[in-house]
Amino acid sequence: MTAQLQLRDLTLGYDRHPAVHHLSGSVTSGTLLAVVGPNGAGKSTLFKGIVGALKPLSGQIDLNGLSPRDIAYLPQAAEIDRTFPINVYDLVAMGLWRRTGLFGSIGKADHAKIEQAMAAVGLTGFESRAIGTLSGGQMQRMLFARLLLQDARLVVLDEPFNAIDAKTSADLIELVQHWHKEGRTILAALHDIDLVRTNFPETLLLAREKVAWGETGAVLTADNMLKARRMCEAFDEQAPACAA
Ligand SMILES: Nc1ncnc2c1ncn2[C@@H]1O[C@H](COP(=O)(O)OP(=O)(O)OP(=O)(O)O)[C@@H](O)[C@H]1O
Repeated sequence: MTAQLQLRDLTLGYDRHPAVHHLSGSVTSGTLLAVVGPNGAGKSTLFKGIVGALKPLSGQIDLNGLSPRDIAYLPQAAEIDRTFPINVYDLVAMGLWRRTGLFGSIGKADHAKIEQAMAAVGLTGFESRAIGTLSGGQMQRMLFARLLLQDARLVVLDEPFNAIDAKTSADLIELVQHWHKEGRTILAALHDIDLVRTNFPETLLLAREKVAWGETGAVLTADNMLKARRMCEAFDEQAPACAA
């Protein structure tokens, strides 16, 4: 089986302070992987490295021929500027920009695709709403519609179901399951352990370093969870870059 993603002794950080340490592992194409860990464990940092927003301090990320621009990435909700003056339709349409170009015109077929994506997330009728007027759940549905249009082999979701209502998360999990059935590779940072156990066959438990990586049931043991919490609590925020 081909690896869609390989991490080799990867260290990522900010201002030379490492946040993810010497992480190695491989994600087989078509895997549905949860990335779990306490606050500050390095989940978002890892994702920023994978999507090319943060350059590794050391080690490598191999995307098996994909360019970071080919990855569909959902950042944490807090990182999205809701005051940006754009309506729902235009934001969803941005999912097509890899194909149309940033200023390319959108044809009839593209309009149909945008409408389908809006319908798939239950947002038909919201086309002309300014994004700043949406609820948290509607915002997340809109961002999933944009991901749908990106039609990417690798999908990276940073806390996609945080602070949204149960109906919205159930609908969005269904979409994730659908992508999984289509053979896409999906990585999602999550805090809801029950949701991970029910929906994600494979898990990486992270606490700046890898605690465990493999079949979800074997990874999310009480011992491993405790170990992860202790490792995060013991971490020195001001530690300098180690001699890799
Ligand atoms: N832009 C930044 N500049 C400096 N340090 C940062 C920056 N972003 C994150 N960090 C630090 O890197 C470490 C890992 O943070 P990260 O956001 O990756 O963790 P996380 O597992 O996603 O946490 P959470 O579950 O709280 O979202 C933390 O100590 C954090 O303070």
